[in-house]
Amino acid sequence: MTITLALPSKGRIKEASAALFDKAGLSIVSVGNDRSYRGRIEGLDGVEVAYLSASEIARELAAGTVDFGITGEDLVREGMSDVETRVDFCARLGFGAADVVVAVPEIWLDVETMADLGDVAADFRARHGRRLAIATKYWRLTQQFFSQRHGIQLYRIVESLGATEGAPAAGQADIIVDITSTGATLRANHLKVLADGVILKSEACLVRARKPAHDGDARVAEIVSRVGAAL
Ligand SMILES: Nc1ncnc2c1ncn2[C@@H]1O[C@H](COP(=O)(O)OP(=O)(O)OP(=O)(O)O)[C@@H](O)[C@H]1O
Ligand SMILES: O=P(O)(O)OC[C@H]1O[C@H](OP(=O)(O)OP(=O)(O)O)[C@H](O)[C@@H]1O
Repeated sequence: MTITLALPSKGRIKEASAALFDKAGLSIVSVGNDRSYRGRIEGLDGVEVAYLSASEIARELAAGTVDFGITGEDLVREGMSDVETRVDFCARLGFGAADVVVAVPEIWLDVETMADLGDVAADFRARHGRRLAIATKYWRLTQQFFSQRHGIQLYRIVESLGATEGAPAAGQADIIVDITSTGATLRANHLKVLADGVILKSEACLVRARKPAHDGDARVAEIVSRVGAAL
């Protein structure tokens, strides 16, 4: 059985992932020509490298079509249920850090916590004739945090695929759940993060899709230990 390892082909975490693999002594040789999206690892037979985007890697880990991937924890947790039983977060890699947060308009002066937001959500229909609308692309993380963690049930998710921070000003939603790193985009859009509104502190991780065949496989152990030693 070939072990497939998916690395980011583009985007924010591509360069740091490649540098980490170099440091771990896992040098990748491209198969075919230089622009190939497939590779292998020198000195480690039976391991194939596939280059995919960060969100594709999360999807393939969920489907179990790759054995390992480097991608953001946020994308992995958003992409599957029962995450702990289906994947193993082997290592946190120290780059690609970003928080998934609940942010509300700065002018909501009396809303500082999730409990305050729960009160707003409960009164929303009576006041505005509709449910509180949350713009996000993280619908699973949002539902887990609002419904399961905070017992807030009265809201509606508005799927947002880009420029989520602009949704409240544009009238498409009341609040947002999105990723932030420096906070500049939130500030520019006059949004504030609730005091207990950090849903997830994400970073890039080495993630393994749990498979029975991995038990006792030396290649699997080697990849985990070499990456761990390079951190
Ligand atoms: N400022 C940021 N904004 C968005 N994502 C960030 C930021 N900082 C770190 N990340 C992380 O980077 C990862 C996504 O990387 P990136 O946006 O480069 O992917 P991508 O190549 O565009 O993937 P795809 O096209 O599949 O969405 C996520 O896990 C996210 O948490
Ligand atoms: O806290 P900050 O440092 O401002 O970063 C957060 C912003 O950066 C990302 O957007 P980006 O414009 O990079 O595009 P993307 O959504 O396509 O990744 C992300 O979606 C946030 O909007």
